[in-house]
Amino acid sequence: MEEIAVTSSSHTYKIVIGENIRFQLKSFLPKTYSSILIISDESVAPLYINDIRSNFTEEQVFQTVLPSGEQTKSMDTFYNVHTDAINAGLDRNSLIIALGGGVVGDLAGFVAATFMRGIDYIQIPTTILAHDSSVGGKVAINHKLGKNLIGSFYPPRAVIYDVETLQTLSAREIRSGYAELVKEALIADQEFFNLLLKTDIQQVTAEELQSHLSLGIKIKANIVQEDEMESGVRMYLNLGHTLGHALEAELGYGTLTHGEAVAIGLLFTLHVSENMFSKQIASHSLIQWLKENNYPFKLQQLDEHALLLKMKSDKKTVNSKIKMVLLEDIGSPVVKELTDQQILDFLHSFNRKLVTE
Ligand SMILES: NC(=O)c1ccc[n+]([C@@H]2O[C@H](COP(=O)([O-])OP(=O)(O)OC[C@H]3O[C@@H](n4cnc5c(N)ncnc54)[C@H](O)[C@@H]3O)[C@@H](O)[C@H]2O)c1
Ligand SMILES: O=C(O)C(=O)C[C@@H](O)[C@H](O)[C@H](O)COP(=O)(O)O
Ligand SMILES: [Zn+2]
Repeated sequence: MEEIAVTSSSHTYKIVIGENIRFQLKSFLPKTYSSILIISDESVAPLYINDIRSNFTEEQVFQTVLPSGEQTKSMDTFYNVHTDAINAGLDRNSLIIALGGGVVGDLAGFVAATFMRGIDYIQIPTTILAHDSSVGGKVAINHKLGKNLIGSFYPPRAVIYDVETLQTLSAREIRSGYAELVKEALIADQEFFNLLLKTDIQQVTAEELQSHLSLGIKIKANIVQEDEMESGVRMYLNLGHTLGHALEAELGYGTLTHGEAVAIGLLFTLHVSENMFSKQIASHSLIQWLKENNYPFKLQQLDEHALLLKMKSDKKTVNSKIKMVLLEDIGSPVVKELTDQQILDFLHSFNRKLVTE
């Protein structure tokens, strides 16, 4: 079992990574609670919700099980979960437990941030991707016009990552989660990037996976501790997301998984960076790896102007000027403002490059 502490502006919380720790939840909670609401989804609940409930024999425990998938991060679901919390009689001393991937984590965290102006919640991530979403306190729902446009910074009281739950993930979700690990490696750690590029992610052992997750989480935790509210270095965690989020919104939420969209966004970032800084960084090796691991990476027939418009709803945009996180090299991210024409030109040349791959 490994523990990593993260200090936020309101409190310090632990990320605990290990096998079977979903059965020891009480030992990781900061206090006792008057009641508990577990929020999960239709794929995760049948697998793990009873394990979570078995930790609480004395408390009143309620549960809300949501449809699986990105469309659940909506205003309607957010409102309905608040209704469930009110009907269950939750009070300011209640706890919300987010049991699931990033969708459940982001939504449940935002409910916790807003219910009675904020109550405690913990994250129990069950996807590889959620090593990222469960840490750092970004909680949100989507708007049709853009990803995560309605949300808050609201750190959890604990993150309990039982890696045993990852054994039931599909090949697609393994792929999706590894995209954010590649992102963290590109931001901060050449050696980690090299290691990932040697990895066949569908054959990874439990030990290797846990070690990759631990490396990724440490990169994320260090950044969010330094810049919780994203006024500086936290923007680096958005590598690949300016295009990634635009693709998710433009194609319709859930068409690509978040990680699939980020993977394309990372390739685009490398394409722009290599052109702007006139050097090879890693686009060739990344494209090979994405192919070997069956990532979808063609932009299809997407309208470049429509993508540009969606890219403008990125939270890094100020005065309608798009800012992208680029790489001067692996481990050396920078934030650069690009003109609309530059974005259109890069989208066009990127599209042409992908067609020949
Ligand atoms: N807050 C942040 O900092 C942050 C960071 C990264 C991503 N995100 C958000 O996270 C979301 C994506 O998260 P995700 O990829 O975990 O998606 P997800 O929550 O939709 O989970 C993916 C799929 O796997 C299923 N699933 C989850 N755990 C499972 C398990 N153990 N076994 C079998 N099936 C399981 C889910 O039901 C779902 O169908 C996006 O909305 C993204 O914007 C947020
Ligand atoms: O934690 C962060 O900061 C990130 O940017 C992590 C991203 O992987 C994540 O997808 C996040 O939700 C994106 O944030 P947003 O502010 O662009 O919505
Ligand atoms: Zn992301």
